[in-house]
Amino acid sequence: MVQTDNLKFQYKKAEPLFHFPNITLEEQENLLILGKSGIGKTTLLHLLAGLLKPVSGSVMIDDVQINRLSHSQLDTFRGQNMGLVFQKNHAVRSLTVLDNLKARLFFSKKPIDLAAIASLLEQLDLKETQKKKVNELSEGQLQRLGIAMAVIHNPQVILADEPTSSLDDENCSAVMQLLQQQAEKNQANLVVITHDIRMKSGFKNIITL
Ligand SMILES: Nc1ncnc2c1ncn2[C@@H]1O[C@H](COP(=O)(O)OP(=O)(O)OP(=O)(O)O)[C@@H](O)[C@H]1O
Repeated sequence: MVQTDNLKFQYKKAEPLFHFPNITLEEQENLLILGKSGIGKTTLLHLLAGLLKPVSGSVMIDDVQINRLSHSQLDTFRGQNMGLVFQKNHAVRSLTVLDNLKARLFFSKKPIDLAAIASLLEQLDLKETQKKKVNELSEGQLQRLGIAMAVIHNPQVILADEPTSSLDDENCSAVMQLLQQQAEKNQANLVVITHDIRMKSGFKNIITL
């Protein structure tokens, strides 16, 4: 469950004040957030992830009001309950795909379940790459690894920042399907922000900022 109420944010005193529309997502509901460049999409996603603190208002993830957590509580909460997908993934380039996924589980304080890793790699067509170092992967493989890293610890919320904007139509729909499948499998909420209107067809809930 994701719920925001009267969320306001300002980078600095002299900067504009963002006032975001309220969001309510029940279990397993997904949301697409659209809007032109500079309107505040990434800012909103970072507020949902607890990477930024609102000036006022609240962000609830399940029963936890995350904007009231301390930095260290937030790090733990995010590590265990959230999966973040960025345009460029943050895997450690000198480690193998497998070791990156194991490290992700370790830092989430979740058991290192090799069967679950193998199954996810299979689903994301990354099985052949598991012993490869990240710096040896293709762009498409890197993108799919970003999704694997975001979901391996079974997060309750998956937040994706422009996951498809640099992709052709075929890869755009493949990435969208993968994100939705993983959200469904984990019974998680999926929130995607983008200016890529091709994604509209895959979502019932859409907010335009
Ligand atoms: N750290 C920051 N300090 C001050 N202003 C910022 C900061 N980050 C973003 N902004 C400003 O806040 C506004 C919203 O930025 P944001 O990145 O949320 O927009 P966006 O809708 O995601 O844009 P895009 O689609 O181009 O990525 C922009 O005007 C941007 O310049």
